Amino acid sequence: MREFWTSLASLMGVFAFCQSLLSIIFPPELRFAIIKTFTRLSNHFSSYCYFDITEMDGVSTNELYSAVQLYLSSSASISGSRLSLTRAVNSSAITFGLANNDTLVDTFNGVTVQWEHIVTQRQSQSFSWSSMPEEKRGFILRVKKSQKAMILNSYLDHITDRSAEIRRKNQDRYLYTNSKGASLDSRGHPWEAVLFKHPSTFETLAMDPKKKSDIMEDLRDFASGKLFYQKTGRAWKRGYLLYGPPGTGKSSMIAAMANYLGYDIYDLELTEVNSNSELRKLLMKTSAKSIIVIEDIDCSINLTNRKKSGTNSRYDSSSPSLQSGMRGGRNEECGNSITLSGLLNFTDGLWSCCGSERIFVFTTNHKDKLDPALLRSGRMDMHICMSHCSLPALKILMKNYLGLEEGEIEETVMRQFEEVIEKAEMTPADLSEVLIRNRRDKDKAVRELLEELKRRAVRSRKKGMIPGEQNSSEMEEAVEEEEQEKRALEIPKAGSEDEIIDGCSDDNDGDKKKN
Ligand SMILES: Nc1ncnc2c1ncn2[C@@H]1O[C@H](COP(=O)(O)OP(=O)(O)OP(=O)(O)O)[C@@H](O)[C@H]1O
Ligand SMILES: [Mg+2]
Repeated sequence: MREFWTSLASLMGVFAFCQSLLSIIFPPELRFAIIKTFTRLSNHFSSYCYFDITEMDGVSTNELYSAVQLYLSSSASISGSRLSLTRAVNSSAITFGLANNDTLVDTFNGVTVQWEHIVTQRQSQSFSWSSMPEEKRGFILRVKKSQKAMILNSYLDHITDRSAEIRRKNQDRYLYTNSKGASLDSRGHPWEAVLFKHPSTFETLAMDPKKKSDIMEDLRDFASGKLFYQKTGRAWKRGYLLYGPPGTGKSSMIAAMANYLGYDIYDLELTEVNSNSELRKLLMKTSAKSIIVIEDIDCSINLTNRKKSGTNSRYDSSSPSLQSGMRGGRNEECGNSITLSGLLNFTDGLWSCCGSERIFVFTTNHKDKLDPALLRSGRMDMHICMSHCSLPALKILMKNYLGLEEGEIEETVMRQFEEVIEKAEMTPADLSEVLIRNRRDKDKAVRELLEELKRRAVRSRKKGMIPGEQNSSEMEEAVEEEEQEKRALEIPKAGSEDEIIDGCSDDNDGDKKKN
């Protein structure tokens, strides 16, 4: 080892001597020409070519440098032995990158390339108009000459796209609201933003696994469908209608969608918007890669009626809003001139192409009350029924709240759950309450859950509302009664008149209307 260091030191000494000799013998211009020729010659015989991507391009920053840095921080195909870890300001994600003066290898379309990160000290400048970083940083990309064209055509594009995606995912997402109508803030924005940190994900969402994976697949196809939408001449947008009784996870689903795609959410409060033109302004100020949500679309517009009745909008059955009969008409009684056609113009008409990659989600407890125009194919691409808790959904809840896997629950108990779960017609929200209450004692939680389900199943049977046994009006009455009970707890003295909730039973639930 000692010999190695001695010979290395002597080699460096020789190199330094040659350099100083060169600088003594030749003037600087000639010296520069000799080095250049030498480099050219060696490049000519080398089978590689090199690309420099420096951090600064003159005095401005080179965006490609940060794109490469971000890309290298996440590429699964990358192999390297030494990586540096970083966390950007305002980001919740930790990324890894190439340590200074280190190399790593990446593979793209079967081609292997090498990246080297070079950091050198910048020579101090006596005077500069702009402050430059003290270190000079850059990436050197080494590629086989034969693959140069491919790298220039597709690899760098791939890096730019991937880094944009990573940047979006790493950044915190925002929930925007138009609580002040369409009035603009000091920066000219009509939306107020808050950080969006909802923990709901598709993993935590309790619903039929097949339906869940269909939705996830649909979202993935949408997000990666730029070329498809271009090719087919369609605006790059997608509409989802989520319907079902309260507490079945419609809002949780929206949060899961946003978390899954890394999109922002615009929660559009239609009652705060006075006209179609205001609506247009608001929607034009939404960004791409976002989910525009209108909750409880069936009771979103008739503000005056709602105010008069003094009831909670969600449950106010007197609100005709976007229901049949209001289509395209001016809601003059309450001075609100938003029309369904105004809204549809945005989701479906010419305005729908303003801003790409946007998802519209409408939610309702009463799909049957919606104007058929809203349900027409092409408007809401997918109709998703969020229904009462099924056995697979119950298993997910038990896993989430108690950490219980399927095999850990006794078979006899599981069979009892299976027997009562459909008959009980409980929502995931109802069941979550029982689980939260007893989360410290798993056995007790399972026992109580079963008891509660049995109790509800018996109650349903007594009311003669087990699906298929009685007619729908009896069923509706019973559900209405149940809802009134629930709301009496939620909104004291609201005196709300409840609407019938169909529990999705009238709909065929594959009810996907994919286009
Ligand atoms: N499918 C579900 N999976 C997991 N948790 C759920 C689900 N449905 C409801 N919950 C739980 O119940 C709570 C209420 O659910 P959520 O607000 O999503 O229901 P909703 O369908 O939007 O109700 P509403 O019609 O009243 O708006 C959530 O915070 C969540 O904890
Ligand atoms: Mg909701």
